[in-house]
Amino acid sequence: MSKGEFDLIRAWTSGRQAPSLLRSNGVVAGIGDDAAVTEWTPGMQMVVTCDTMVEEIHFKTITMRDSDVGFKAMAAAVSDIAAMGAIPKYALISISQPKNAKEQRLQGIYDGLYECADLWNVAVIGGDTTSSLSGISITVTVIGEVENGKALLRSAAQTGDIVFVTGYPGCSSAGLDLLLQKNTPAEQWGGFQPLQIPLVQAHTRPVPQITAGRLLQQLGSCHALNDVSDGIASEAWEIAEASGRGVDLIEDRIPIAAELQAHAYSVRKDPLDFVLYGGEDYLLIGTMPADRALDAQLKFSEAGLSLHVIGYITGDHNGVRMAKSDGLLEAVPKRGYNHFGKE
Ligand SMILES: Nc1ncnc2c1ncn2[C@@H]1O[C@H](COP(=O)(O)OP(=O)(O)O)[C@@H](O)[C@H]1O
Ligand SMILES: Cc1ncc(C[n+]2csc(CCOP(=O)(O)OP(=O)(O)O)c2C)c(N)n1
Ligand SMILES: [Mg+2]
Ligand SMILES: [Mg+2]
Ligand SMILES: [Mg+2]
Repeated sequence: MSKGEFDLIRAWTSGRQAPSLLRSNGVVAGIGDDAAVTEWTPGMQMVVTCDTMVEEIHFKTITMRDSDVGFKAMAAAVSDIAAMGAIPKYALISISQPKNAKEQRLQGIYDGLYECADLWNVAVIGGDTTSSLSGISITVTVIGEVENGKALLRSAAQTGDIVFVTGYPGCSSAGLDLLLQKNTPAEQWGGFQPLQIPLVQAHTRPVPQITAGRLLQQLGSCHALNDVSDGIASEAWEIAEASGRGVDLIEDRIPIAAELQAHAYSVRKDPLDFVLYGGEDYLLIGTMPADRALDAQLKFSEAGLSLHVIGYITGDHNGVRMAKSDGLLEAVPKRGYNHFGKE
């Protein structure tokens, strides 16, 4: 590595965002001082989150191009702000990279980070850079805001609520399956069938559900909300446990994308395995009173978004069950992506 730390940071970040974006977000001092300084909005509360992506765990050169890695690192962190019904405003990016990392890789990662940040009006205001023994690791911290007392918590589900999801879950992990099957560097992919491309895109370029999260917050009817990073089963369990209620999912109501159906058929798996235990969809799963669902669906469709009712909240138990097509009620195991478990 020929350049020093400060030259690198300057090369990755300088002049990357429009001064108007920084100004409209109230950035007083951004990258370059000991810490960033920003204005604050009266009547709003701060919402803060961070997520990390580690080479070989969250991405490999055969699954994602460098710009995809950056885009997804920002999208995954912003997704947790969406899951609170909040507006993302600022991001800080911490990078660890091996001493011999190719400069071009980090440039690509920053291209993706800024592409996503610009799409969602997030001002990048700082970060940290260190060396690592092996592999690249990226942590994105996002700071946002929400109207006082109006954050949407996963503990707020009520008996009699329906459970919804804001899109077609399971596609990201089916895309990962395809990319791992291909086993060639991501730069040289090509050759995916038309039905496979949306799955690969769901994995490499997830769309954070900020618009959906804000709409849900503004409707005033949404109770619990969570984003889907570890699979529907895991997120439903989190809502059930935090709310002290049961989640009953209805198999026939779970939206299965045609592309997912086709992939599951070709690998002889149940598409529900991808939906329940796959993860990295970054959709929103939440609850609202049953009699508010139709209005919410209308508002979503007016905004070009989708809201699928997939189950309901019950006071009868404390876990997650699935009403199968044949009428049987089955327990859904608390399984999903687990960094330290066997699954
Ligand atoms: N190392 C840590 N130290 C303190 N809090 C943590 C740590 N890791 C995760 N958390 C907190 O635990 C909660 C769950 O984390 P996580 O499962 O990563 O959330 P999500 O899936 O929404 O990204 C969050 O409130 C997060 O801030
Ligand atoms: C090469 C590779 N193998 C496996 C996966 C699958 N995977 C890695 S982490 C993860 C779960 C989501 O990540 P996590 O850090 O748990 O996100 P959080 O819940 O904190 O938002 C999944 C499904 C992947 N993306 N890439
Ligand atoms: Mg996390
Ligand atoms: Mg989350
Ligand atoms: Mg997360």
